[in-house]
Amino acid sequence: MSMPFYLGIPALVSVGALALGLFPRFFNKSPIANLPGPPAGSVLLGNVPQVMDPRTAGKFTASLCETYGPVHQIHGALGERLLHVFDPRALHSILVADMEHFPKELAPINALRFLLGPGMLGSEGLQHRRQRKLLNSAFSQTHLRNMMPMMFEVGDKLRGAMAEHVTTKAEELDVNAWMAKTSLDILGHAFLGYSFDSFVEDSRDSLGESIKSFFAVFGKVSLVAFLVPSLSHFLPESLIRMLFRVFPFSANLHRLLDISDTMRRRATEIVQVKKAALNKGDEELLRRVGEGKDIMSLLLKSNMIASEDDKISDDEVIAQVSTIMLAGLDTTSNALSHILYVLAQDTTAQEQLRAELLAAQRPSFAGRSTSSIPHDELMRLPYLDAVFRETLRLYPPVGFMSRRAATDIVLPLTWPVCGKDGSMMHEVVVPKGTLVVPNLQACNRNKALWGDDALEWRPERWMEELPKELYEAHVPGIYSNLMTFSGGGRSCIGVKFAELETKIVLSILLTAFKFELTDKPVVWNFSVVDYPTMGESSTKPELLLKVSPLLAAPATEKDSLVPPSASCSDTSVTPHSFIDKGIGGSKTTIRVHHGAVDQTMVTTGSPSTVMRHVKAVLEGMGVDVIIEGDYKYRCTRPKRTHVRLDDPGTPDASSPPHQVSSYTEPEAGSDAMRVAAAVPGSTPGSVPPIGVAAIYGVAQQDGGDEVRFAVELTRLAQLDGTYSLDVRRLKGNLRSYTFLYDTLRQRVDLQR
Ligand code: HEM
Repeated sequence: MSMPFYLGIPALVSVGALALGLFPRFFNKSPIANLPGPPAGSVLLGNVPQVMDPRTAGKFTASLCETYGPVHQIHGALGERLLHVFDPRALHSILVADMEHFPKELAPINALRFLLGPGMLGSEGLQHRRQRKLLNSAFSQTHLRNMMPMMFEVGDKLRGAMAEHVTTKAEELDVNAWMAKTSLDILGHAFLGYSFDSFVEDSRDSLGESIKSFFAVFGKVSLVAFLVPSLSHFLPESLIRMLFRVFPFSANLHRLLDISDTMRRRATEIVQVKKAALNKGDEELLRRVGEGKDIMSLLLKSNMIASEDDKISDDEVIAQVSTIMLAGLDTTSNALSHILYVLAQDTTAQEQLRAELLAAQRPSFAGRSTSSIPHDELMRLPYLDAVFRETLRLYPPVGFMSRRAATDIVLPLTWPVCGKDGSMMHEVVVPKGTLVVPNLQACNRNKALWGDDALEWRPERWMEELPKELYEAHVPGIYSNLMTFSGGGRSCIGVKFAELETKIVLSILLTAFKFELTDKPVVWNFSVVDYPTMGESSTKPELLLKVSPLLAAPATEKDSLVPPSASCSDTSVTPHSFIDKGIGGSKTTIRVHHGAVDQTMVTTGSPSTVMRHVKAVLEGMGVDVIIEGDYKYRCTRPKRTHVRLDDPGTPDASSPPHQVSSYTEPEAGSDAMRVAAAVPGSTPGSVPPIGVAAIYGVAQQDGGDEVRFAVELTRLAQLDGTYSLDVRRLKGNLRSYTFLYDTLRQRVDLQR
C-alpha cells in the first residue's frame, strides 16, 4: 500500500529532526568517554549489533565485564555512549537511592507503554507508584497461599497431559513449550481468574497466543524500542501508530501492532466481565474460574474502595492484564526450562532433588487426592531451594535492564576504576540522557562477590555459609543477594509468585518423570528474556529433553480380574482376545487418579459394571464412543445441524437422528476400537445401524459444536476400591462441554 503524501510530510520531518537531534553526539565529548570500554563495532551503530544479537550478546557482554570491569562504556548508535554497569554501589544508586533520577525512559512514551498501554512496565513517577501500591497488596503472601491449590491443579493437568505422551518409555518432548503452557494456565487462573485451557488439544485462545508470541515478534523489530521514544517527542501516540501501519516497514511490525491490538481488545473484555461480576456480588464471582480470589478481582475490589488519590483509571487497569501476563510468563517458564535443563545435565542432582521431594510428599491434605507438599514445607525444602536459587543466580532469565539519567548525576562506586587517562575514578559523572544498562547477570556471577567458583552451577553453596564479601557489598537485589529480580521501587512484584509456581511445578514433574539430555545441542539465547533453541541455526524457542515415566501405575489384584468374561457379541466390553495382545500397554490397568476430585463422580462400584453403565449413558446421549482401553473411552458429540432454542438436555428433534457415520472396522493391532455408540448389541465387525439423536442444550448454554472428550475410570491412590470417573475436554467450546459433563454426571448418578 502506498503512503498518502500528507502522512509522508510529518514522517520525513520527524526522521530528519531525529537525525539532526542525534548527530551532535558524534562531536560532543561525554564525561563517560574516559571510562574503559571496547572499540566501536561500526561507525553508525557502535556495538549495538553485537549487543542486540541473541546469539552473540551473552558472550559479548560477559567478555566486556571480564575485560573492562564493573563500570565501563559501550558505543551505542549514532555516537551515543552507554554505561554498562554491575558495580553494587552504582546499582544501588540507580535502582534504589536515586531511582527517581533513573526512569526507564525520558521520552513521553516508551515502547512498552505504546504496545501495552499505561501498565506497570510502561508508567513512571506518581502513576507508577499508585499502580504498584494497589498491586502490591494483591500479590501479598496471604493471597499467594490461596492460589496454591489452583497452582497444584494446573500442575496435575500438566502431569496428566505429559503422561499421555510418555506412557512406557522415554520420549523427546519440547519441555520449553510445556512450561509455557503451564505458566500461561497458572497465570490465567491466578492473575485473571481465566482459563486458557492450555492442555486441551486444539485450544487456541487469541489472548494466550498473543502473549506467547509477543516477545519473539518484538525481538524481531527491536527498532521500535528506539523509534517510539524518539518519535513521541514530537508526535502523538495515535499518529505514530498510524505511521507504523502505513509505512511498509516490515511484516513483523504489522504483526506486532496486531498482537498489541488483540491484547488490548481481549484485556478490555476480561476486565469488563470481571467488573460486571463484582457488581453482581460474591455469588457471581464464586461461580467463575478463580472464585474471585484472582489478583485482578482483588485489584478491582481495592481500586473501588481506594481514595481518589490512590485510584487508577480503567485504561491503567486494562493495561495491567497484558503487562503482568507478559512480565510473568516467559520469565517463569524459561526459568523452569532452565532448571530442568541443568538437572538433565546433572542427573545426580536430579536424583537428590527427587529423593527430597518424594520424602516430603504427604498422601493427601487440604482436599487434594494426590500426594503433594504443604506450602510451608515446600518453600523450606533445602535442596529444592538451593537448586532454585543457584539456577536463577547463574542463569537469570532477565540478564540486563535499561534506564536513562534524567539529570546530570554522580554515581558512587564500590571499586574505583582506572580511567583511560590513567586517573583513578572513585565515582562517575553521568550526564543527563545517558542510557544506563545494569547487567544483572554479571553481578550474580561476579567472582569478587561469589568466589572463584562463581561460574559453576553448585547448589550446595546455598547450604553453606555465603562469602563475607557478598554480605559486605550490599547487593541491592530484593531476593537473596541476587539481582535476578532487580531491586528498589521497580523490582519484580511477582518474585514470590514465581518462586511458588516454580517449586510446585518442579515438585510435580520430578516425582513423576525423569529428564535427560538428547544428543542435540541446546543453545541459550541472550534476549529481553533468555530462551533456548536447538542448535545454532534454529531461531525457534525450543528445548528438547528425553522424558520418561518414573512409576507405572501397578495393577491391583482387583484390576486384573476385570473385565469379566464376556461374549464377543457383547459390545459393552472389549473382547478378551483384543486385550490380551496388550496393545497400548495399559488395557488391563486402572491408572491412578491425578488432580482434584469431583465428589459426585466417585464410586466404589465394580469397574467393569461402572464402565458398562457409563457407556450405556453415553449411548443414550447420542455420543460416539471409541474404546481406548478397558477403562477409557474417547467420545465425540457431533456438531448440531439445526439450531434449536427449546428445552435443554433433549435430543435435537429437528435434526435427523445422529448416525454413526464414521464407523470403521477395528484394524488388527489398532489401539482403539470404535463401536456403535448408540446401539447395544452391535458387534465390532458389523456396520452399526442408525443410532440415537445426539443431545444439545439451549443455544445460550451449548453452541451445538462438535465436542470431543475423554472419559476414564481412575483409582484413588489412597482409597482401596474407590474410583473416580474423570472426564476431560479434548476439543470444543467450554460451555458446550460443560453442558455435556453436567448431563453425563446427572445421568450416570454414581452416588446412587
Ligand atoms: C523467574 C521469574 C521472574 C523473573 C526473573 C523476573 C524478573 C524481573 C525483573 C528483573 C524486573 C525488573 C525489570 C525492569 O525494571 O526493567 C521485573 C519486573 C516486574 N515483574 Fe518480574 N520476574 C519474574 C516473574 C514475574 C511474575 C511471575 C510476575 C507476575 C505475575 C512478574 C511481574 C513483574 C512486574 C509487574 C514487574 C514490573 C515492576 C515495576 O515496574 O514496578 N514477574 N521482573
